[in-house]
Amino acid sequence: MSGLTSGASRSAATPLAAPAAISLIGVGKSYPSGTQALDGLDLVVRQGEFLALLGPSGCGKSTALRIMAGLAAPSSGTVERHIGAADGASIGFVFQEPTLMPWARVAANVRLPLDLAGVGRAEARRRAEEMIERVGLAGFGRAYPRELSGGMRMRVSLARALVTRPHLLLMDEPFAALDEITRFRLNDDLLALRAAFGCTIAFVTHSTYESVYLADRIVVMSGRPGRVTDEIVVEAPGPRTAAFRGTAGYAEQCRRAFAAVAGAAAASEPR
Ligand SMILES: Nc1ncnc2c1ncn2[C@@H]1O[C@H](COP(=O)(O)OP(=O)(O)OP(=O)(O)O)[C@@H](O)[C@H]1O
Repeated sequence: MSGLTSGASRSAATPLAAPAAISLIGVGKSYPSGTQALDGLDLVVRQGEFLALLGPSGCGKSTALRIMAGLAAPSSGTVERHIGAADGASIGFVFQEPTLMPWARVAANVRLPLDLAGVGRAEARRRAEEMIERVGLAGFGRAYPRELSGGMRMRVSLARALVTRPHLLLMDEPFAALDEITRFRLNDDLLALRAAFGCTIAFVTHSTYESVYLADRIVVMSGRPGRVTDEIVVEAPGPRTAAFRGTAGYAEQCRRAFAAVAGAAAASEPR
């Protein structure tokens, strides 16, 4: 891949005690349908960390992410942002579906946030082209989304989210629909991009394996209405590479993460 080095190390200064980038304090969310998705959620994403959110289906992980992004308002509680306003420039969002404009070429898709922010045409083109290269898609700027594989479309989505150089990147099961080899590659490339740009990441996944591979810290949420039930600080002595996946430490942490999610799911099953 051009522009990427695989197997980025865990930052030596993984900031477990770093100041908050964003705090949800006692956040509740009820939808007009009457569904209470969140209740009293206390969650801090620290500056510079890679936080994974794990929890049973429907526990409100996406809702929490959307509230962080400012895409949904909490029904109760407080959101404190220490990274600037939720104006789309300081926060990038990657959804499970790449959500690209099918009629526009890759370059135009990646450029979109810059166009919306009123960045000049030449500057926007230059920055988009650079980001396309950084995500490993050099030479594909003139392609249409339909001409790309699922993994490549997700790379476009990642480039679009990163093109504004956001302080906080929010990712909602971005690799869930991809085959395992592509997913592993994107995991490594995401770590390399994170090392290059130093952004804070909050990442929703259903995969305990993925969460342990990527995250500095895993927060486990209970079933609906969601709140935090567990936290795992991931220990990775060296670089996160295929070798890390083969270690006893990795297996043990996956087991712990799985047990925490299974416990959260069991506790929330209808009785
Ligand atoms: N716009 C909406 N209107 C009504 N209910 C919603 C809306 N969005 C989410 N919900 C409900 O809120 C609850 C939490 O949904 P959410 O998508 O946040 O959970 P999740 O943990 O991300 O789920 P999954 O892991 O299955 O993606 C679910 O019961 C869902 O049906």
